[in-house]
Amino acid sequence: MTSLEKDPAGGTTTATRPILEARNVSLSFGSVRALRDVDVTVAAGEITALVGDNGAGKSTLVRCFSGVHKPQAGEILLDGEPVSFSTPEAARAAGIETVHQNLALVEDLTVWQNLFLNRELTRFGMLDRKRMRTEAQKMVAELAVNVPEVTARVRRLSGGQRQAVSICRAAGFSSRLVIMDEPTAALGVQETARVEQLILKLRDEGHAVLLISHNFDQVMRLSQQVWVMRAGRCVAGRRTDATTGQEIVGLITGAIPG
Ligand SMILES: Nc1ncnc2c1ncn2[C@@H]1O[C@H](COP(=O)(O)OP(=O)(O)OP(=O)(O)O)[C@@H](O)[C@H]1O
Repeated sequence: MTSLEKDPAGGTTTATRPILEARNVSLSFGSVRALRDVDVTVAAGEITALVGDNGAGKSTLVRCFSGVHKPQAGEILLDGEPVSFSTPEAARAAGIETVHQNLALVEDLTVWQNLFLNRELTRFGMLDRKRMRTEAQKMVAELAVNVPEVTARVRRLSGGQRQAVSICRAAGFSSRLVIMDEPTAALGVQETARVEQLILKLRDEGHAVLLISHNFDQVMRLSQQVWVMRAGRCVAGRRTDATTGQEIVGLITGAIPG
């Protein structure tokens, strides 16, 4: 898909070629049908928002993208090729990084140690601490991340600074898609603004960003594409500039059928 197309619900869908696609993805947990024939696309250089009420299936879908869950039906395509990730490491190796809601950083390690956690650099079989520190400094500087020192322990950082380190970690290592599940839910106003700047920066650098958010203002401000989920189905896709917060709320609740 290289140009704007109309979706059956009347909205427009992805404007550029998707790097990631879910096609007819279904997944049940026992009798709970968490995902039913979900079609979603994510394009490079865009922020794609995934919205829906509690339990709509958003986290389950992104966990399929990040190698935590395996769809029971349908397929996931990366650059148009079907992929099947059996672990989060496999998804990461393919360039899909996730910034978790619960900030998966190790408190007692430094910023640079967290940035290189599970992908430590070695030299002659030994940890190359000096190079990791230098590289971490570069990563932080490139994203203009507001952290005191890469040698500071994460325990000392504020919520916003921690989230910035998580995003920095996800943006590094040549990731192509960064998935963010409620990245600002736990943050204050100023910290939220800083993290939003970082998200925009990622997009402007050409990363694809998939953003789960319950904050409609944020979705309308940051995203270019919105997918709406309801009770396990993807009920609508809209270009953000062709919709309104009111329409999105209606699609989420079902007041607008989608
Ligand atoms: N590991 C699991 N085992 C059993 N049921 C699950 C599991 N994960 C999710 N579910 C169920 O699947 C459905 C979709 O949940 P999911 O977490 O994907 O929703 P969500 O849209 O991310 O919600 P929220 O906004 O509250 O995070 C829910 O009914 C949930 O209870």
